Amino acid sequence: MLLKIEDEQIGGNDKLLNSNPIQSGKIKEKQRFYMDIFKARKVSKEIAGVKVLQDISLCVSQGETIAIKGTNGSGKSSLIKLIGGIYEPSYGNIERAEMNIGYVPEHFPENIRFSINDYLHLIAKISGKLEQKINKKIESYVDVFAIGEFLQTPLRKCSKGTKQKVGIIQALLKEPDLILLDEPLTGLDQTTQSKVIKLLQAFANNTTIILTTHEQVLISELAPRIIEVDKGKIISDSFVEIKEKLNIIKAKVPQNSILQELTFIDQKLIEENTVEVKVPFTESDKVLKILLEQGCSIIELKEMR
Ligand SMILES: Nc1ncnc2c1ncn2[C@@H]1O[C@H](COP(=O)(O)OP(=O)(O)OP(=O)(O)O)[C@@H](O)[C@H]1O
Repeated sequence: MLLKIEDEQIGGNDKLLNSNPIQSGKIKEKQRFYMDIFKARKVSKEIAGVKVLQDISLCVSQGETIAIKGTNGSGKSSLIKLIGGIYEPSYGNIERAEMNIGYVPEHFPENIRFSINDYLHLIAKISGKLEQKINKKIESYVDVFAIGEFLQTPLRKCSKGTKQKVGIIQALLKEPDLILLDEPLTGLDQTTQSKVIKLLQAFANNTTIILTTHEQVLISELAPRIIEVDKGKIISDSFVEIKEKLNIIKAKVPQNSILQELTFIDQKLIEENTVEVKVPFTESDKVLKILLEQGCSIIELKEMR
């Protein structure tokens, strides 16, 4: 069951809950449709006598993308584990919605004997996914992450980066409502990092994403809400505007009349038979396909914010 946002519930004294613009009414549209999936009030977590989290008050709404940052040992992983239910509070109160959670741990387990292929199929099976659908999904992730040649390799023999890729794939395969990622870019090369960001941007449209990171690129590309922790406490919780990334496509059109068929695209004729099209990054592939189908040839493709 999801927890419903009710103004009375979150109004009042709790400064941190009210600092969330979604709930404080600054983002009215979102408030109308979004529900809380996690609420913590004055939560502390003690492990073996150590307070790893202290006095945590936090509210997460469905559909948010949140980055948790902080120095080493500040409590980022502990907070993500608290949100996901791996940790339960020692003190304070928690409410969690029932959710299908995909979790990418900071360190992938070292001693898994299964091959990548068997492991991913097993995870999918445990999550109750249909065999046929899942085969296609696994194939496409294997392709995106370029791990085809290691499919039959036992996981414990794979490189750190390959294990990290498998860690991400197993979480996404579950088609989760909530994706928790603990430092997901660690150990990945630049190309794979960009692919992970792109994948998460696609998931962010209809999935709640919470990640811990030291990488500014992940924060600026993905997370409008940034929580900072220090010594197990939340020391700031703020929102930034993420400017949508656009792709600018320049294309030669066989004849100008084609442009009348493309009125739904932001386009202008810059020379005879040459059009410039601005599209949101996530729509770019679709628009490129349409242009090519109309017989256009692509001259240039560049990104801008
Ligand atoms: N299971 C545990 N037992 C004892 N102490 C723990 C445990 N888990 C975390 N801690 C302690 O809690 C503090 C926060 O750890 P946590 O892993 O949450 O930090 P982090 O911000 O994720 O660190 P890093 O950036 O280095 O991964 C650290 O001092 C750590 O030693």
